[in-house]
Amino acid sequence: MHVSVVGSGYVGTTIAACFADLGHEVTSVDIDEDIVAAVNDGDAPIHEPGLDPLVSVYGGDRLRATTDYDTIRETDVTFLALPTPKNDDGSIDTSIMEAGAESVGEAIAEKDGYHLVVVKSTVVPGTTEDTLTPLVEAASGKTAGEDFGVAVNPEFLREGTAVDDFMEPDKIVVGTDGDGRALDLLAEVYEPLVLQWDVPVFETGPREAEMIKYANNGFLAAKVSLINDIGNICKEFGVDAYEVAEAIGLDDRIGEQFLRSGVGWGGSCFPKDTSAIIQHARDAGYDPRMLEAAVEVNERQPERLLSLLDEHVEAEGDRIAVLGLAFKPGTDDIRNSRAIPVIEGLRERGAEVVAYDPVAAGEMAERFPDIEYAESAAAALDGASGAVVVTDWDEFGTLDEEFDAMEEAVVVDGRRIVERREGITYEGLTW
Ligand SMILES: NC(=O)C1=CN([C@@H]2O[C@H](COP(=O)(O)OP(=O)(O)OC[C@H]3O[C@@H](n4cnc5c(N)ncnc54)[C@H](O)[C@@H]3O)[C@@H](O)[C@H]2O)C=CC1
Ligand SMILES: O=C(O)[C@H]1O[C@H](OP(=O)(O)OP(=O)(O)OC[C@H]2O[C@@H](n3ccc(=O)[nH]c3=O)[C@H](O)[C@@H]2O)[C@H](O)[C@@H](O)[C@@H]1O
Repeated sequence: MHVSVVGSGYVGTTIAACFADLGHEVTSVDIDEDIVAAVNDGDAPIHEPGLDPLVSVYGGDRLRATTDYDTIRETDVTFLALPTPKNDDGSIDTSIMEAGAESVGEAIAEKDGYHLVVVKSTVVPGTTEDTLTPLVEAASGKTAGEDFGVAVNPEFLREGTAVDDFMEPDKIVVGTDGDGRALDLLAEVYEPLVLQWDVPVFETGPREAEMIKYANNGFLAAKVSLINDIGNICKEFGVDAYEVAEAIGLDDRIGEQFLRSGVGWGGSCFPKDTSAIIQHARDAGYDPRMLEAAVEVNERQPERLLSLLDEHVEAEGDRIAVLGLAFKPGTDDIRNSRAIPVIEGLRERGAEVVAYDPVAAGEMAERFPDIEYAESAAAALDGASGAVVVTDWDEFGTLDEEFDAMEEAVVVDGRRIVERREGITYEGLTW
């Protein structure tokens, strides 16, 4: 099957490379010429474990990238994996999706035969039916459900484990208005996965599919905020929130995942998706109190981390090490990383900030060009009067004598990764 993927970012590149690996011919369309050149040269444009090997095998071969939308006419199905950022008021900004839908419409205007357009991006309920489908219709002069089909197929992969998550998903959600051709084409696209892993395919309507994505992310974000809330209580009473989490996680109704309390959730999706669905609900007249509280708890965690540092260190004029800049390990993505409010808070206190991350320092240097970036955790800790741990990179778990080179070995751990030991003044955020 010939598949096209519009947008070659975290999701687009991952799914394009994986589709190629599943045996499909793939055309990837992006407006960024550097990204297109990288993919054709066999280089993944983003840092994602397992992606480089796939792009190096298929890039420029079974996976071809281009800036030319017209190429999608030659394909059977087009996945839209374009960004859906937020507006200043927190609501979803669908303008890039709208532009993409129009371009796809123009491209298939001349096509004979059926084409399937699949909304992979995260969009609030109603977006596909009310906005995107009419735009494809207007630009193509064709009728949805007759000349072309539209499906909503949200993506649940996580950064850092994107390839594995995509290749072995818990579920595949397909939202259509019952168009059999759309369902058949998507079944063919995903057949290798479904057969290999016996993946449940959840068929539903387009709005339901859109909402499932927000419910999934909202639930997970709220789960982390709830364990953070519980963790903050634990800290007040000298209780170890990780022991509490381990025990409650044994209850199948709770489950052991997403119970790691600490400095909170960041990334490109939980923050923008909770915000978008909250705003969408408010616009409809409903005040989503639980999700609002999840966001509020999350916003407070970085300041709680810094308050713990304040208890031990006068940050003003002191060298303070920030360990970890990516929003989670395994990625160079710093979007909404908790490191951002932490660095801001340290600078407000007049600290001399020295930061280290194995892969994300370059990204953070664009945001904070005037702080120091160390080549290693050891170099960041050397001479520092305090250290805060923001990302749970494995390598931080092996740090030991590096702390002895600190001016004062004060460590505030926001991710439960550093080993507590004698000689270190150690504060866990929720333990
Ligand atoms: N990042 C993630 O882990 C996940 C993201 N999602 C959703 O997937 C969507 C895409 O997210 P990301 O891949 O993170 O975005 P991204 O920002 O990493 O990548 C978007 C790509 O689209 C390209 N682009 C922008 N405008 C374009 C246009 N008009 N035509 C063609 N290409 C264009 C950009 O150059 C960029 O390469 C969002 O809706 C997001 O919420 C869903 C699941 C996971
Ligand atoms: O829509 C999306 O983009 C994606 O958002 C999340 O994936 P992602 O943001 O890549 O990463 P997660 O592993 O979910 O972590 C998100 C944040 O929560 C934090 N987190 C996670 C788990 C936990 O127990 N504690 C915790 O603080 C992480 O450190 C990170 O900052 C979802 O897990 C994916 O299913 C979804 O597809």
